[in-house]
Amino acid sequence: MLGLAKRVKARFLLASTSEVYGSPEEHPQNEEYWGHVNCVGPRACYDEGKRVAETLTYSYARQDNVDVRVARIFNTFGPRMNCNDGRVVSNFILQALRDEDITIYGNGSATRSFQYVHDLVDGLIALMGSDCTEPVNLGNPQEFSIKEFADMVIGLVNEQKDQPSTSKVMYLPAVTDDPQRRKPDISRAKERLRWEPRVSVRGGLQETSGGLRDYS
Ligand SMILES: O=c1ccn([C@@H]2O[C@H](COP(=O)(O)OP(=O)(O)O[C@H]3OC[C@@H](O)[C@H](O)[C@H]3O)[C@@H](O)[C@H]2O)c(=O)[nH]1
Repeated sequence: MLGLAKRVKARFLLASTSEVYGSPEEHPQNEEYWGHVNCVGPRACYDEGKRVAETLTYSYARQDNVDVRVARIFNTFGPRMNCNDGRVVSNFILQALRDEDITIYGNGSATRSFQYVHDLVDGLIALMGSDCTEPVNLGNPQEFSIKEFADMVIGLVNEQKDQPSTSKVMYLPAVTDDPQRRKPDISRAKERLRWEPRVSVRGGLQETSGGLRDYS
């Protein structure tokens, strides 16, 4: 793709990820942070794959003047997301809708920041229209522990169901190398793109769980 962008002189967008920060030792994470990744761990293929994608992108930018934009995308959700993607948002909503146990990996103290898909799309459009060639975090800085998030999802689903959900929280073994904290510093996006998230996590979850009802 980078070779193609070079040939046709296209602006190139890399959809990178917060995973490039690995299990961060700095909090929140800004774009200057180099990350903390176990290169031989079970998550390494994804983390290192995305990191080398960034490396190649900036190599083409330096050597061949390819016009690049790099978005580091934090956990994103929204209507019509794949209900089987295994991520926490779809898992918890479906489990609550189906009265199944809510599966928390570890003790529920790990944190994540969730962004609604419309905000992400606005951010990507703003990035592509900007002169910002450095990596930019796109995420919602509102941070939840996974236990807090489980409680919020159960509460929201209960508002939508005829009968309250009977789901209980079940604690399963922690996932190896699961990052314990993750929250974007979005100063650069605010300053350079004039962008920040507008949809609350709660509002976005209401839209998403409405859509996932068809799969319950
Ligand atoms: O059923 C579940 C699913 C997940 N989790 C936990 O919830 C947290 C979030 O896990 P997710 O699988 O949703 O995803 P992550 O936040 O780790 O990464 C995600 O967001 C950033 C993107 O760049 C990645 O591509 C995406 O996988 C983790 O601590 C995970 O262990 C549960 O406790 N239970």
